[in-house]
Amino acid sequence: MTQPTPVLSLTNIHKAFDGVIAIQDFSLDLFPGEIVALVGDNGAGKSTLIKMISGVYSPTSGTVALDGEKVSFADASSARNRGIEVVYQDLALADQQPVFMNMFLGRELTKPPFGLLDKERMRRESQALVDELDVRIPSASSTIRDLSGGQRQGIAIARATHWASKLILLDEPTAALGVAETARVEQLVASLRERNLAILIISHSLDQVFTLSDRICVLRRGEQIGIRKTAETDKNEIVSMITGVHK
Ligand SMILES: Nc1ncnc2c1ncn2[C@@H]1O[C@H](COP(=O)(O)OP(=O)(O)OP(=O)(O)O)[C@@H](O)[C@H]1O
Repeated sequence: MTQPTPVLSLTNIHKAFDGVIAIQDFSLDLFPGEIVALVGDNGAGKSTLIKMISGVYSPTSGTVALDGEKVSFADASSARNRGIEVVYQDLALADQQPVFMNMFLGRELTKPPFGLLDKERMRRESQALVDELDVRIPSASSTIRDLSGGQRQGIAIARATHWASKLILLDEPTAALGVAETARVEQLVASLRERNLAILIISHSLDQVFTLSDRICVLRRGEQIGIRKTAETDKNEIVSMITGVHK
């Protein structure tokens, strides 16, 4: 069977901050429709890696390719324009605004001839999206501050899904959520596979990693320890890879 072209290829990526190595010699291919978990202890380099993929940092050396074409993002909006969306822990939602304005934050729809906001269309499209993804909120007109943590996370992921054509990066998407809300968000993330997006998820929860991912990539102090197919490994092996301690 021939492999499809990876959506994203990272090859021999290095990143140093003032001579301090944060990531060394990291390589990973991400394919459409798969969920890859990035795991490692605090300071392992996970956030640095996400920031290099999303255009916040440039690698010190190494290449980033999208659909086989080498790219170099000047900033986060250049990465967004190429179909890469990030959902950060702090969600970056405007609390006082309705869901539909958040869905289009910074990319608002306007209507001719005066370029006024097309609130009705944004509301309609947002409602269709939350319905389709089964994000359970009262309505697309609800104000963000009136929603629960899980509902907000659902909105942040729905927004990323709306705009991402290739890749969604999720940084600890359930860190602040309770058990039931976590399960709901995990269902939502799992459903994104069907949209043929590639998903890279940072999570400290190995339960979550084993529930959601197809492959697991382990980092330790900036070094890529290995990549495993989730179905072919277990928690003991992953913990050993994370800590460097073999039982
Ligand atoms: N802007 C920066 N300037 C200098 N050093 C940095 C910077 N960002 C990260 N580092 C260093 O790079 C290394 C990796 O940090 P990073 O935040 O990527 O790890 P992480 O795996 O995301 O950790 P955590 O799970 O705690 O968020 C650390 O040693 C950190 O101190």
